[in-house]
Amino acid sequence: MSDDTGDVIDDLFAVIEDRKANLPTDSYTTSLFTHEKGENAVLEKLGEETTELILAAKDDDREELAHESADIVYHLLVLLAMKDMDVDDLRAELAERR
Ligand SMILES: N=c1c2ncn([C@@H]3O[C@H](COP(=O)(O)OP(=O)(O)OP(=O)(O)O)[C@@H](O)[C@H]3O)c2ncn1[C@@H]1O[C@H](COP(=O)(O)O)[C@@H](O)[C@H]1O
Repeated sequence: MSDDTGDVIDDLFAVIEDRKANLPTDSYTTSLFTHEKGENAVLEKLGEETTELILAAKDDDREELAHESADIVYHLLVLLAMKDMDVDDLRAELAERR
């Protein structure tokens, strides 16, 4: 794996936290934080992306599987930020299971 993917999740979470703090316009992430549906907007997205992930898996479409996995991880990180959680909470939970 190349070095530029090493901290991609930390970097993405930092961008999400920045969007949450500053709410710039023309930002999809901002639109999730300010959506009239509240957290339901991101929850619905997670549901849709999970369905798409399942279909990609059933089709054995590895490229689509990677695409939908990335969509899910992004929306999951937005949800964690909405709940004032940190990506380290996810890491800690996974580490405890080792
Ligand atoms: N990783 C993501 C990311 N993943 C998914 N999405 C958005 O999530 C939405 C997914 O909804 P849809 O499934 O309806 O969109 P779609 O393109 O039809 O997707 P598929 O049906 O193909 O799965 C799209 O609008 C995507 O642009 C993302 N939007 C932003 N990011 C990251 O967040 C950063 C900040 O983005 P902004 O907040 O927009 O500046 C970006 O630089 C990226 O690094």
